[in-house]
Amino acid sequence: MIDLKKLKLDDARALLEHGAHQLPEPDESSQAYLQAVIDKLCELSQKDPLTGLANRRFFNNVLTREIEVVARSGEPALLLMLDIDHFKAVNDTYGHQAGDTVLQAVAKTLIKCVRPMDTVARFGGEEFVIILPSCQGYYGHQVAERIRESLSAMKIPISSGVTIKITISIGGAYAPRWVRSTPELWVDRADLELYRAKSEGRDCVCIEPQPILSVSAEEKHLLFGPLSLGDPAWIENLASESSVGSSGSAMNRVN
Ligand SMILES: Nc1nc2c(ncn2[C@@H]2O[C@H](COP(=O)(O)OP(=O)(O)OP(=O)(O)O)[C@@H](O)[C@H]2O)c(=O)[nH]1
Repeated sequence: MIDLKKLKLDDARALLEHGAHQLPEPDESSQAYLQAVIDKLCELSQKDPLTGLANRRFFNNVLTREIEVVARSGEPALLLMLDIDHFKAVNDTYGHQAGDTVLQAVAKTLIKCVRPMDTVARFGGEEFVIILPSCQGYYGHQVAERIRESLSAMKIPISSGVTIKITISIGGAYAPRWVRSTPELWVDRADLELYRAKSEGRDCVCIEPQPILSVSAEEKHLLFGPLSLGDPAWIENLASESSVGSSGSAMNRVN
């Protein structure tokens, strides 16, 4: 049996206190205290410290789960990748602190633009991602445009009397329905669209058209079994020649 009172939790406690996390009094119940430390550490491990948004690890978990849901339910889900335009110039002109303030303001606005069921995360640097489950084609473009407009309308105060404005480029791709795929391919397709938005002049939205697939009931049924080498199933890969959509992504049947 571990004597919980002898456990050394100084580093964990310091980490949590630094992040202003409230812990119960250690004397109350050692088990409750330890559980609270574990819960708070879990919470911390899923958040981006600067913006308070979900971090990349949390995003990857949601994305992996969502791609499975879409493959089996056929419900459309959209992944948006967002990148602040010319963000380096913000840092270079106003300083890194001002850049951080901009990232925090963008995060707050993103949360306001989406539904509670959507996941907004910081992907890294000045890049954000949003997963929109149950998102029909027409709605996806609307929501992405709403986000772009909301962000470009912001006046962000960075010091007394100084406000700045930013624009954002957005790329999006739908998870393939009734098809086994990987989170990496989904991210790659959204990233290609983001690249397109940047090269089309920035401050715009580019979303890959949803691939139209006809899949039989028997083929749908195959998606419910575990996939092992040699199993017949619909899979997505980027390298194939029988391309669907504009990004070079393709759906193949393998036997
Ligand atoms: N303030 C601040 N800056 C960051 C952070 N993470 C990354 N950056 C900066 O983000 C900038 C990204 O610059 P680039 O990749 O050149 O992109 P950009 O200037 O936005 O240009 P485009 O994306 O092509 O429109 C770099 O200057 C990084 O230092 C952060 O956490 N805080």
